[in-house]
Amino acid sequence: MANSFDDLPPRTALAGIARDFHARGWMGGTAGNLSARADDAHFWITASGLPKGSLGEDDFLLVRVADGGVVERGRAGLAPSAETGIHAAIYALDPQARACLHGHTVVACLATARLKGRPKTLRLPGLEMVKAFEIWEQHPKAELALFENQPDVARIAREVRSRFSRRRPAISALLVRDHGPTVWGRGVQEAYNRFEALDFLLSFLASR
Ligand SMILES: CSCCC(=O)C(=O)COP(=O)(O)O
Ligand SMILES: [Zn+2]
Repeated sequence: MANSFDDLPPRTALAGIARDFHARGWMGGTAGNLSARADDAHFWITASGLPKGSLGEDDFLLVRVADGGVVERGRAGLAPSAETGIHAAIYALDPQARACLHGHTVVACLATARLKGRPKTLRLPGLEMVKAFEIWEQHPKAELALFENQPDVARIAREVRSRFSRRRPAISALLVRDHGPTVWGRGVQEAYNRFEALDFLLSFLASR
């Protein structure tokens, strides 16, 4: 048994995370998509529309960071995740990002349910858990980037590129309202740890 997802080949690690997230209710009903860099110019991403609790290593596609174009399919007939453009935007903007995890969590939807208007950020609670995002202040004012959900994912991806290229996000995560969080890290394990930490912080907000 590996101690860290980083000790596993990327597709093995992502399939393991998908099983874990599915068991926790974060990837129900085919929701969510996971990716990890293969090299600076490419990343592996889950195929679209598959039940994420039972992925095999051939359920991934290799795509380009530059334009999300498919380079290799694990098996015939697979299409890349509908949200590949959001992953590509993150890898293009952050050379340190090596894994990117998106799930649909109830608490993420609840945390923004009472917000008025269309704020661009959500203030996270100043709890110890923000240290998962390398925020070390005693009373941190950590802002999570918020995006409106849209049926056209390419528009969300363009908005992510446009906003993050103007200003790098303080937290290595974003939340699409009424949809779910996407979290990235310098390795698969760090992205996984951060996803759990964000869930903790959003659970706190949702329960207030
Ligand atoms: C019920 S899932 C709707 C699509 C979505 O938001 C998602 O995360 C899964 O899409 P994919 O194409 O990656 O399977
Ligand atoms: Zn989604």
